[in-house]
Amino acid sequence: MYLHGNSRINEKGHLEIGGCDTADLANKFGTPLFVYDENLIREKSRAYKKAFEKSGFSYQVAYASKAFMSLAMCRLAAEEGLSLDVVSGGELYTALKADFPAERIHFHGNNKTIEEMEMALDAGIGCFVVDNFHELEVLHALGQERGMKVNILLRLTPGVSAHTHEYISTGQEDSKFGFSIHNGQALEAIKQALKMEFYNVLGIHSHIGSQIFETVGFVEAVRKLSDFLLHLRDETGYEIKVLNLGGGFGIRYTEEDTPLTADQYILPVTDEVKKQFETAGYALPEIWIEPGRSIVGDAGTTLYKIGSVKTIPGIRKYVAVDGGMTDNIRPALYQSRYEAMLANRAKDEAEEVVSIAGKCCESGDMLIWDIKLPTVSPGDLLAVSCTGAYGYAMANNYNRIARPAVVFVKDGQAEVVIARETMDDLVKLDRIPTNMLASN
Ligand SMILES: Cc1ncc(COP(=O)(O)O)c(C=O)c1O
Ligand SMILES: N[C@@H](CCCC[NH3+])C(=O)O
Repeated sequence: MYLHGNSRINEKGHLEIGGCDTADLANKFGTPLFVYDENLIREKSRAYKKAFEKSGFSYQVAYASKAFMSLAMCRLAAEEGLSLDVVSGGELYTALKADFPAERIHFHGNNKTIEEMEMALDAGIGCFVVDNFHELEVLHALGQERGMKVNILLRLTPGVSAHTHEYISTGQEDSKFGFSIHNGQALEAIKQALKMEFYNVLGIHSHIGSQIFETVGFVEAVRKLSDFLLHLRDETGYEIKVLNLGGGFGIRYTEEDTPLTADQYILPVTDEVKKQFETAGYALPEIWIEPGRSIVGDAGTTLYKIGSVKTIPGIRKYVAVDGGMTDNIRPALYQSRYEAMLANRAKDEAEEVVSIAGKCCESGDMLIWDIKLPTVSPGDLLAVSCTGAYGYAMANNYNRIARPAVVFVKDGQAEVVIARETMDDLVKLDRIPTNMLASN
């Protein structure tokens, strides 16, 4: 397993993260356990900001909170001077509860409800990313009711394919998100928005997909967006102030993944913006990005306890852990691949190929197929790396399995940032109908 950030193997042969021995963490906090290397999250955040400083552009780096959202994460993002991309009332609520500066919150989503929009307007968020004609009407009416001008970006689909899994590719023409440039709806939407009194149209947004390893897709998007913007200027005289290029920067889950550095992702894209805009005599916009996975992904590791081990002679050895698709649905959903190690015997030689199964009543609940590990015993501790993005965030209670705890580790200190769900939590929302109560 690749050791990310502040991880190492210590003298006891245990995996250590942020100065904390993972065997101690498992004993103290139980398993499954999400362990986040706090300093690595901070480093990743700073790397994007440094890249923009080099580019000379004004910018905002908005952490896409869908990747991992919690009060502590919002506090960290605020401390690092990040903005925040939220996509639901729940994410917005969490951000506000954490006292995240409302003016640095951007609200996304292809079907924001009226209640969600009202909540965001009342909180005074920085901007809405308007996704469709319905929202364009409804949000404007809400702004009008309040007599306030609402800051908006319009989300456009530039018609660029991001070369990633189709479920996480969003910039192509056939997408549930945004206004298509190709079919003319983008132009129509912006013209409409510019005429609407209670809108302040800051600019445009495009997000081409997720877990992307090249800059070609982003550069191609910039070209298409620039062409579009020149056409828009010809027709309306309007120039954008903000160009939001979304997120999607890839991370290393396995050795097959070859992510770029923040500089390598950002600078070719800002160069292209400069080239396109300067050639056209267009004032340089502020550039915003929305990284999620690449801020928190490789900072997260999941610790599991190994339980049953089943050998099917001549076929396969299943090693089952005390979590699975309830805390990491990505292998089942996207056939995502992960690396792992025995955290309590990290120096032992890997000698057999096994497959890591979850504990759900579902054959597809497999975390890793065919991984070489030392011969495992029940009670061993398995660490799966790079689970920081879309792991806890997509966790669920299938089979009424309680969601794990989350700890942040740093300089040898560990602190719970999300408590482990309890059995009582699992029935907390249940109600017994009165007729059944009576029959008791
Ligand atoms: C609009 C938008 N912005 C940002 C992100 C974050 O993407 P990532 O986690 O790949 O950086 C996503 C998710 O793909 C998204 O849909
Ligand atoms: N949840 C997805 C990515 C979707 C990102 C949000 N648009 C993943 O785990 O890779």
